[in-house]
Amino acid sequence: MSKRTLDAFFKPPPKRTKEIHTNSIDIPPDTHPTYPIPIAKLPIHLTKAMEENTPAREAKVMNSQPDLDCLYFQPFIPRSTANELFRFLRAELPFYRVVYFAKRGGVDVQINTPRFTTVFGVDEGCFFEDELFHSTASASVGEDGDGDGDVIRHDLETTYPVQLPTTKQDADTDAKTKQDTTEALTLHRKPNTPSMKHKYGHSPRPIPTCLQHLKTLVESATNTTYNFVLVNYYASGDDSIAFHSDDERFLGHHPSIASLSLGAEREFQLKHKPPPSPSGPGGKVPDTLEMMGSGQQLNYHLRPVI
Ligand SMILES: O=C(O)CCC(=O)C(=O)O
Ligand SMILES: [Fe+2]
Repeated sequence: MSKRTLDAFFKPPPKRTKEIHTNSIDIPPDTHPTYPIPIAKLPIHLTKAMEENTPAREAKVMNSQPDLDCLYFQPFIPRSTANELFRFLRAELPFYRVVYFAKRGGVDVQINTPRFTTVFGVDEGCFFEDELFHSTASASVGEDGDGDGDVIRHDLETTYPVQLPTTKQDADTDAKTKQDTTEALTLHRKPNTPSMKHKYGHSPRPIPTCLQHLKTLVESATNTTYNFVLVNYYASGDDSIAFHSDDERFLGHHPSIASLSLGAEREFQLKHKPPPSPSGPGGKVPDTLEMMGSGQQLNYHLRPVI
């Protein structure tokens, strides 16, 4: 199977650094039946740079607001290493966009999540290969978190994630052609299948070595263990995530979430719920790590459009 990743969707395709190629060449990639493509391991020099220099700063404890329980590392990974890691992950991970249906005023409305995503670990959200054609469960990732009727867009022939626009102009063209292409390219969860919101009924996708490595660094810095890795890619200022809490029941009672930002500056806001009054830190800086503890039950967070 020839390899195709998010980078293949960029015009012109970003040049990958020689370092990644030369260092990765002798290290076999991770493969798994649930992966649509082999996933490269981190080049040795990058692994070493991360190990030696992370965390780059001590954590700040952020607990000045009610129910705020947050550690903030800024930076977590030094900028040049973080930038290389960002390019590596963007080039190597099999991203897709989640499309799902939610009831709005009793009517099923299609929601196109405005970001690229990929998940590994304990999650029911991915249907690759044959499973795609018989899917009975849904992704947990949704703007309203209800997990019902989720759809992942794939090319039906190749099962690769579908090409998505990365520029405003492409987005406009895509919007015009969406009506024609959606039917051919999306895979719908059958109506009336029971919601999988509170259980996970599918084989976990193993966490690939490159993310496992990152997870280990985050675990030792935060003195916590994690069982799931979700990577979001915000391809432009139009991509975002709405206010939500990562409080699905299958995550446990007080899930700890670590959020690592790489690449460009994007605001990360927290607010208490309810009443919805803006509060807490508004971290803007890339290469940072935020670890939120028991606050999931009590706080929302988002990345706004810019
Ligand atoms: O971009 C981020 O750091 C937030 C992502 C997020 O909150 C989520 O996917 O649940
Ligand atoms: Fe979240």
